[in-house]
Amino acid sequence: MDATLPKYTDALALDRSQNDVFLFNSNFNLVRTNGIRQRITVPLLSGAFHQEVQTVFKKEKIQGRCNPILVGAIPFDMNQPAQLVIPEWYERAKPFSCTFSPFIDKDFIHHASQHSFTPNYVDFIDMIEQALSILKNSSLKKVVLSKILKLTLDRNVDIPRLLANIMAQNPSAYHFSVPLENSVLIGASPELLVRKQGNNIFSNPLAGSAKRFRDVDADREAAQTLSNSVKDQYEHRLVVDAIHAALLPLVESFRAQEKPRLISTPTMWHLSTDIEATLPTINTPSIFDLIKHIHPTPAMCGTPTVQAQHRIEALEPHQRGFFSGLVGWCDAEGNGEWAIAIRCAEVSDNKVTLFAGAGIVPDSNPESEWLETSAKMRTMLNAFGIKEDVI
Ligand SMILES: C=C(O[C@@H]1C=C(C(=O)O)C=C[C@H]1O)C(=O)O
Repeated sequence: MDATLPKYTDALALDRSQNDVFLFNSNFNLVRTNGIRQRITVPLLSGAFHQEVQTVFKKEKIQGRCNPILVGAIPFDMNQPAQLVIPEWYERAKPFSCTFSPFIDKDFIHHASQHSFTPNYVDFIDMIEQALSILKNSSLKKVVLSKILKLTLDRNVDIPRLLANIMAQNPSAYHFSVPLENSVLIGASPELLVRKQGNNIFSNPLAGSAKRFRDVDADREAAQTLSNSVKDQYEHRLVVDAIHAALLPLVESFRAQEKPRLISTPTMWHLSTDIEATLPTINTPSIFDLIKHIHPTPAMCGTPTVQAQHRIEALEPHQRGFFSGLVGWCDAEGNGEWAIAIRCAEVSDNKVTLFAGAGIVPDSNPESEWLETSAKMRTMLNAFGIKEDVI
């Protein structure tokens, strides 16, 4: 076992008897919390949400907490209940800086005794073919479709150790571990929906992907092909344009790179755009107002949004729940950071569910989308130490 492992396991092991430890670690912030003082489960799109948030923050302030925070997860469908809490205890600190290490915990290797995809391969291909026919015959431009993988592991998962491996393998990701009702949502997302610091906001949408290779030349070629791919550039453009359109009524200024840049995770290449915007100083929208305007972007849903949402409901055989929703935190001053819940797993004892989606546009190929979604699951499979040939 590597010497850095205990440092990372400490990130979560505040008190192992508690199963409500929350962690969010980015390149900018580390937020850890423990315990639950109050819960907010009102859906974001409910008319009561804003009032509920104001009420809990006010209550906290009356009890002497000058800048309380709210942490948790928001589902893909913002009409569904959120899982937000005002914690008993919290710490905001400098981020944990992690150094890349492929697998730091040799004793952590898990074996999957059972696994099943929903939809399975045949149904997935059929789902994408149906989407391609809809794209041809309607005004839908893009729809993001996903699959889930359910695993039964040979033993219960030690969450702090899993997190330690996630951090070591994906040093520059948004690391998170969020307690849900009967499980933990844990992962290493590469994608930021929004960070708000005072009047400045940042977003970093990704769309357009290619699997990485161990062989350096093959890896470089995959990156080059992605960069030159008209299909992927189009898929990406739809996301940036949608965020621009959604933010325009709320912001004073908006800046986005003209062309996307290539970024890599240890398993994937992506097209990425950095977006910065400035909010007005009077009637400044809250971070939840921003989320309600931007989420779900066409990176998780499609274009036009509502049409894509309906297609996802009709075509996907599974419920997404918190997958492709948001994880993060915000404070009573309106600052906060929310990453997209991808490259993650829901873990309950030895039961694990993984999720991966891919943007479908008219030039998509069903087989390639199956391979791309499988490659995206590698982030979490690697964190469990599950070998290449298992799935
Ligand atoms: C939906 C996922 O990834 C999203 C879809 C991408 C794409 O279609 O190219 C790329 C990055 C993410 O925005 C996922 O990882 O599950």
